[in-house]
Amino acid sequence: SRKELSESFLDGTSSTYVEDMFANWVKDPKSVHPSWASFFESSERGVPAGEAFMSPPTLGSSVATKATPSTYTSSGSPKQVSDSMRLLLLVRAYQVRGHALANLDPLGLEVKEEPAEFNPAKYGFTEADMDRPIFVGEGFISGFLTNKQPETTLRQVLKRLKETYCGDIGIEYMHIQDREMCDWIRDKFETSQPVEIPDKEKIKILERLSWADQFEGFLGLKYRATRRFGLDGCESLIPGMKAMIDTATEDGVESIVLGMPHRGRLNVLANVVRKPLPAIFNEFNGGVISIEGEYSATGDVKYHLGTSYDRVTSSGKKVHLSLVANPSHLEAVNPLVEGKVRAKQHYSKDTEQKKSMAVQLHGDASVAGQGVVYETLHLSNLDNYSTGGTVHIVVNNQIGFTTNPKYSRSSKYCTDVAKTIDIPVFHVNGDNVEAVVKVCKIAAEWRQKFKRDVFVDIVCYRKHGHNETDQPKFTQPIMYDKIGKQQPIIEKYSNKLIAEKVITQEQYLQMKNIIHESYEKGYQDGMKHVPNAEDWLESRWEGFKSPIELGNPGRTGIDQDLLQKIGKVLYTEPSGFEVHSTIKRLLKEKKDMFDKGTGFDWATAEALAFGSLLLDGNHVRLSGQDVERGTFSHRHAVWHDQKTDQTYAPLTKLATALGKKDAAEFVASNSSLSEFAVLGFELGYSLENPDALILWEAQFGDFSNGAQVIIDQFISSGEQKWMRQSGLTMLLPHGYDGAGPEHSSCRIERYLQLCDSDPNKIPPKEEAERKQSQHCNMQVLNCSTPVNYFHALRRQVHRDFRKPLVIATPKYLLRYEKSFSTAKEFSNDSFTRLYPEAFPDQINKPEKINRIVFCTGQVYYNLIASRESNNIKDVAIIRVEQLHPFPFDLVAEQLQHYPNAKAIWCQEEPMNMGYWNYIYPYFISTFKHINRPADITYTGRPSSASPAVASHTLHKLQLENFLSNALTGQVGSK
Ligand SMILES: Cc1ncc(C[n+]2csc(CCOP(=O)(O)OP(=O)(O)O)c2C)c(N)n1
Ligand SMILES: [Mg+2]
Repeated sequence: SRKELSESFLDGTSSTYVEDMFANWVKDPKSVHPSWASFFESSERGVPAGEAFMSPPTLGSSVATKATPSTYTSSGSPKQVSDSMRLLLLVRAYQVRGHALANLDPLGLEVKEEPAEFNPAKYGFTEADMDRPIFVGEGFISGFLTNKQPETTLRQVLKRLKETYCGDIGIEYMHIQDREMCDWIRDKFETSQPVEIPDKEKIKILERLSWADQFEGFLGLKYRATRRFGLDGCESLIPGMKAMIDTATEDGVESIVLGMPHRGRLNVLANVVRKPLPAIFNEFNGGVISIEGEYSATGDVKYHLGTSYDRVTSSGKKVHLSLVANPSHLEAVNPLVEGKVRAKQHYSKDTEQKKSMAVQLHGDASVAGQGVVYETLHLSNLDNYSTGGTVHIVVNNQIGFTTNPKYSRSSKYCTDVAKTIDIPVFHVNGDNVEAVVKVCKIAAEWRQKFKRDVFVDIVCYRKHGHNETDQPKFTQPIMYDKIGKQQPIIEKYSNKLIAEKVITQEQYLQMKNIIHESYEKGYQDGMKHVPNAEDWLESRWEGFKSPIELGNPGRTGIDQDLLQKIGKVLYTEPSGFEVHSTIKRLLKEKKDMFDKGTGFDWATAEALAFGSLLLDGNHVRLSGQDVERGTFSHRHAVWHDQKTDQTYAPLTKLATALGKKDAAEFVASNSSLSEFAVLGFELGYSLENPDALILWEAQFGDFSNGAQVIIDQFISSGEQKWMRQSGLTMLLPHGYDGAGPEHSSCRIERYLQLCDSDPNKIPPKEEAERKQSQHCNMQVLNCSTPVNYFHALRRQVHRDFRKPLVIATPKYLLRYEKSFSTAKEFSNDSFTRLYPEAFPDQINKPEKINRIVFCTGQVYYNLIASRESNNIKDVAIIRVEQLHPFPFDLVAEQLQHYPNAKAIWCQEEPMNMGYWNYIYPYFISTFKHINRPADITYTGRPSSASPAVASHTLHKLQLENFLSNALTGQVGSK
């Protein structure tokens, strides 16, 4: 019956065109394609179906769509039509779920049950139907099932379905919402004959497989006790990847950025990226690039290092391959890879995203377990984050360290996360290297055609333990019994080609020997190889200084004329564009600001920094949650027409308005609600080209802890490990305003704890600033004025080296007029690391100052207000704007300027948080340096587990307490 047919059809499938049609048909037969509706109507009315029936609206095959109604339409009997229909349902079942029965596991450990919907009986077929002719017409299935004959048998159909969908490749694609995409994939697999691979191609596969296989064997022999996280058991990855790269390159890809974990990394480096063998073997011999001294670069283990090389493909095309360095943290590199590719596309104006491509490798346990995979996948189709599709390859060895899949995921496939973004997954038996190559090629074609991600899941095994020195039988005795008996992939494939007479035994042995000799030569040369210690910067970074060559600080001030010109663009409403009434008011205020030359707020200062950099030709990219408007409604970098919702970003109009054709592009982009992936993405973006200001803003500073891995493993330590510089800037809204435990603190103490300077090493005064900032791992600031924020941003780019920058940014100061700056200050030379007392005329002479209160950030304004209202004259208030690197020279100057004063540190954060624990040893060593008794007193909120109190009243009480302590309270030791 119609209902049964429909139900059986829907069983185990997801919503696509045909299911919808069936579902609709159950409700209303007329709502579906007229030909189907009329068939059912007619047959229900007893009218011979052939008179009304046209071939069904195809499942979308490009061939079938164009096909004219079959000759059968006018002559088919209801029985024949019913045969076709039922057959269609059976075909559909295999298209949707054939992968469930596919022979994916080389170990064959999994016991498979045939899905119920594969049973022909479910569609009313019996054994008697197996060999009788069944009509399939000229439609889309006929080419595939019958080699274009109109008739077939059920037995033949089942054979072809099993060959196509249940062989060594299992395809998941019917979940994809787009018909064209589904049909494209189907056309790739539903061929009328199994596709034959030319002999030449087979030999190439064998050769690539041999390189991969012998690499592991060679290392195993030479470095028996060394961990290499070998690819043994998944050697087919190498021919697969190479075929994928060849295909992509043929289709226009010129540059590939690779992200991958430990497994098989050395093999990929040697055989895919073609890192010279002597360099690889040298690393095994203990050669690491490292520099110890004032500046240290201490390197990383060999299976984490990145590299990049130009490679010529087998057809002679050139492709640049870069492998991004990564920490042990699995999958954490994913967003960096995407950011780097996006940056490549941006700088090379690859708007079609055809020339640069990302490739990500994963392990089965990590791809399922690590949330950053999901976060990164969700960037894949967003306007300012898409890279036009990433090819993902999973080395699915069915184990994660000692844990079986059953305990490491709740889904059937480790790749199931892919289905959340509507992309295909090709599962393939890793022992069938030809099948691996086939799906890898299709994956590359798919990426180039649809600009969407794709997954290849190579189901394989891990020959040894987690590393080569590990004993796997402690935990997987049965699996490893089986693995012990497994015939190596290379043996299987070489035997196959020898049996097929594609190659002779002698030729194969010859091939093996040549490969062995190459490895042996690489090994010998590796003994003499000297690693390149100057390998700091990639090509775009030429001219930038490594930390051991001192650079020059650039000028960050801008001329008043330029400031006014940028201002005009910032406050001018475009004609025919209806801005919101509040923004209208803000623009008027902004114009007044520029006319009067005073009252420059934070948003304007930031826009001036961005605008002036753009005009200098420096790309500016600001990304994060709601950054376009700004969480605090202060930035308004993008306006929305109130009638049409069209957008207008004033900074994108600078170039035209000022007639500067070479101005760079401004991007402010609201991101997805992720910190880990988005910060990683921006970091990757920043690695590509130094001539840009790349910023990530946290919605509130506290949320940055969701990106902790990026901060710990990359931003704070990346340069020391991998000798790659980044000028990434992190904006972290921070400040206590009584809003409760969340949103008060960006946990600045965490960043300060990651800073690498030695408090006891005070550099000579004349080179303090330069040397410190070049040698340190990152800078941490809390600026108290908009203009200093402006200089800090421009300084990031106006330098001949790059350093990550973390800024605790304001919230209430955004609208606090007393913090605002004057136009003239924007022409000052540079960033101010420390502000001395701002009102020396209103307090005693320096000798009569009894205490100097050091502070940073917004609490300064509380201190000033309190000093004023209490008419205190014997206290000087100093702002440390740059916390790291610590301005020893300027702090010393201040201490010496007030010879009779006691030092106080005042902060609004609890004692165990904020700056205190960081700042204390730096102050102590500064005191010692100037031969003064070391003494500094803490004032601030009491130690606390939670960053801030919930009660506004208590918040104010705490504030009053510590302000009075700072200005008049007892002074003593820590
Ligand atoms: C985030 C993270 N957690 C834990 C580890 C420790 N670890 C290293 S490899 C590994 C197993 C990974 O399994 P899988 O992803 O399947 O890769 P395989 O080693 O099997 O190739 C684990 C847990 C890690 N490196 N990173
Ligand atoms: Mg694994």
